[in-house]
Amino acid sequence: MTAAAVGLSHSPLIGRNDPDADVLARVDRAVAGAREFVRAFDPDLVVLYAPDHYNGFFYKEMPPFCLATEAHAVGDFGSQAGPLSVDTGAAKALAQGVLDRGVDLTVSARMTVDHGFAQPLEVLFGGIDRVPVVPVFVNGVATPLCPVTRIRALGTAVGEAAAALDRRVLFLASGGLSHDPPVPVLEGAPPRVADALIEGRPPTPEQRARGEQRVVEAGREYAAGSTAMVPINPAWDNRLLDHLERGELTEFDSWTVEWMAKEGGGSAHEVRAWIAAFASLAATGPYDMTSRFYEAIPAWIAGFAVATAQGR
Ligand SMILES: O=C(O)CCc1cccc(O)c1O
Ligand SMILES: [Fe+2]
Repeated sequence: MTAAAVGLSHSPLIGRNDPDADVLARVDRAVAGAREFVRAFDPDLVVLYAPDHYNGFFYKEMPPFCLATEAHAVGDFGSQAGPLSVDTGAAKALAQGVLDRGVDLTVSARMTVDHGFAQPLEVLFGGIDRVPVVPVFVNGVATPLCPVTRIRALGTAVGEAAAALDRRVLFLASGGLSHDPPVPVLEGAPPRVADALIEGRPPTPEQRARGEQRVVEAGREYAAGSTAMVPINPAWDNRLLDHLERGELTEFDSWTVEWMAKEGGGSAHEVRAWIAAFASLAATGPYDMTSRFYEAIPAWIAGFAVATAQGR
């Protein structure tokens, strides 16, 4: 089996709250490099690990992770809406393979996803329907969260199951590193907000626009130096990337939910997608990180990273 991995931070504020031109040029170069890496690797299957931001998963039942055999994007923040090109056969095979390996996977036969899934597919492949994909939701915001060891176990089981498929598999992770965007929190929420987080009724266009505007304004304030949110933490982010680069994935087993939130903010748990993807690649054999880019970009509310890795 041939395998590779790409990690790519997402932000719905890309193109809306842009940083200085020199930062933007550096990001563009890194993303173009990742696109070229993917084109050269030429995957025939993408396993996409991404979080959700209360568009698909709600507290009525909130799994720690969930694999989809069909998926539809809501089109939040101008991301592409509609069905993802899910490889249902591969998804079912991976689901069975993961369950057989003792990881209690939730399966969705019709997953609703948001910009977390849509953006990396649009950026790297030009759309959400261009490449056979198996979407794997990894809870990155809705506490209580499972220990990181279970995310590593998930990634390992998916990687082992993928190795049995005889395909060219790209493990793709979507997530900010440290960042603290204004995502609602159930604990202490007023009844109307709590109800929305639990039930997940689709917002009206006006409600969605208001919520998106709140995130855009938070990005402007963050870039202007607001301290209302946990700051981006480049040292922590680079430590994560160091461990991924060196294949030191067991290091993450001691990373607690509380410590991660303190170091990297309420959405730092999105790094779980990265840990899962690299655990999958590691399960197929030794790998080399072939490129690594990092920049703290407050305007996007993102410790923004792009990394590529190739199985030896
Ligand atoms: O949809 C939301 O409420 C949060 C949006 C959002 C903002 C900044 C960075 C992110 O990674 C992100 O997902
Ligand atoms: Fe996010």
